[in-house]
Amino acid sequence: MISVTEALDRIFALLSPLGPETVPLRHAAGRVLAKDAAARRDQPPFDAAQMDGYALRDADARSGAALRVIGAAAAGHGFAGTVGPAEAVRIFTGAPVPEGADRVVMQEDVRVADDQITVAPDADTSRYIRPRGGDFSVGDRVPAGRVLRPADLTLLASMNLAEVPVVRRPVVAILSTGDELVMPGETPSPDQIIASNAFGLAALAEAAGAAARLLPLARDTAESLDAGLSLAAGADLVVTSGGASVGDHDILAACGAQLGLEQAFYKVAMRPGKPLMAGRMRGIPMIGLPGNPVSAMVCGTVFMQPALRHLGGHPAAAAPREAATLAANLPANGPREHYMRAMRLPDGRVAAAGRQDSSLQKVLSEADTLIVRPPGDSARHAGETVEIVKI
Ligand SMILES: Nc1nc2c(c(=O)[nH]1)N[C@H]1C(S)=C(S)[C@@H](COP(=O)(O)OP(=O)(O)OC[C@H]3O[C@@H](n4cnc5c(N)ncnc54)[C@H](O)[C@@H]3O)O[C@H]1N2
Ligand code: MOO
Repeated sequence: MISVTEALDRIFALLSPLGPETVPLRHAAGRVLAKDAAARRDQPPFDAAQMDGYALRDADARSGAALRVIGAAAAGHGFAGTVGPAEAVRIFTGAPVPEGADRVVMQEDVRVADDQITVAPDADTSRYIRPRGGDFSVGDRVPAGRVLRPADLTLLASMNLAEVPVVRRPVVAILSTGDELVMPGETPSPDQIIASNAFGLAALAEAAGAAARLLPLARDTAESLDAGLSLAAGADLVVTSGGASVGDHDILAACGAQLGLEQAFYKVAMRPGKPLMAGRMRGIPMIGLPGNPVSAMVCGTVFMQPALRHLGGHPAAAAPREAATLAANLPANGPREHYMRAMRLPDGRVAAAGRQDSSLQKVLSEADTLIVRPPGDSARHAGETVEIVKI
């Protein structure tokens, strides 16, 4: 069996980041910029007042003489004339500084009498002018590959870019398999259960920036699986759940090649998630998840989300790990990398759940952390540091 790292590398090797699409800025948050975006204007586009006050000649500010106010400039309404000696223009923050003026004196530092002002002798000496292009100039770039954060959207808008090229959002087709499955809201027969995996997987996919398509449930026959897989055409990734193990009804494992699967690997040294497979199904990258709900969700976190992020233009990177302190002892680990369901305590320490069976959806729902135990890890004691993945 291959390691988790090896499996993830082989999955990344099946994928290339998708091509660009143009989206309105309003829908660009969290997307990856596909090409450099270049400013179409200078910001500010003119020398702009930084304070409410008076625009005048610096030399006049120091003389203490009375200056005549010859007009006003507000944001969006410049003053068309020129400020000459012994003159001033009433100005407001954001307004273009008029020709001739090279300083703005704050109104707090000015005495006003009719249309005359006098600058106080102890006036603040700053010029309070934001120079044209002081923020950015025409041609300044936001580089391709940038994950667009709120502040980037502000910048791109200010650059006068109404739309931006971003890496296309991956589409993942999710196919749940199993004769025992019915959809939530239906009435199961006594030997049936509710198909739950696809709902968690779709949410994981969306959290990784993808669009999820839930395909109709497939039954444990090659024909049904074949029909289900044909509905995945056009997706960027196919994710199946169930039928991955060695039982007589585990059709995907038994008939994968017959259904069009070129397998990249089958089985990973991890727990839960051992019967994971990946490859290309009819040319589309595919990840075959085990049916046990916790296995499906853990593999969704460890493999599907990084795969979707990479398709969406992010670097090929594993789910981020952090260090945390154990709140209680843990027994030695076996030969597979173990992703233990755990809770973070208010003080930041982590405690593994008492029951780790891969079918327990309530335990997973109550967990907010996976403690990652390396293969063969020795017993760990409270107070020791372990690696975690937040979920
Ligand atoms: N002899 C062996 N048996 C099993 C092995 C093994 O190595 N040798 N591996 C076990 C492990 S580990 C896992 S994980 C499971 C995974 O098997 P499959 O991927 O074939 O999954 P299924 O048999 O289809 O289902 C397992 C379990 O999960 C339930 N299930 C399936 N799909 C859904 C769904 N969409 N929503 C909710 N629950 C689902 C299903 O009813 C089963 O209870 O195999 C072990 N066996
Ligand atoms: O790996 Mo299975 O996923 O242990 O239950």
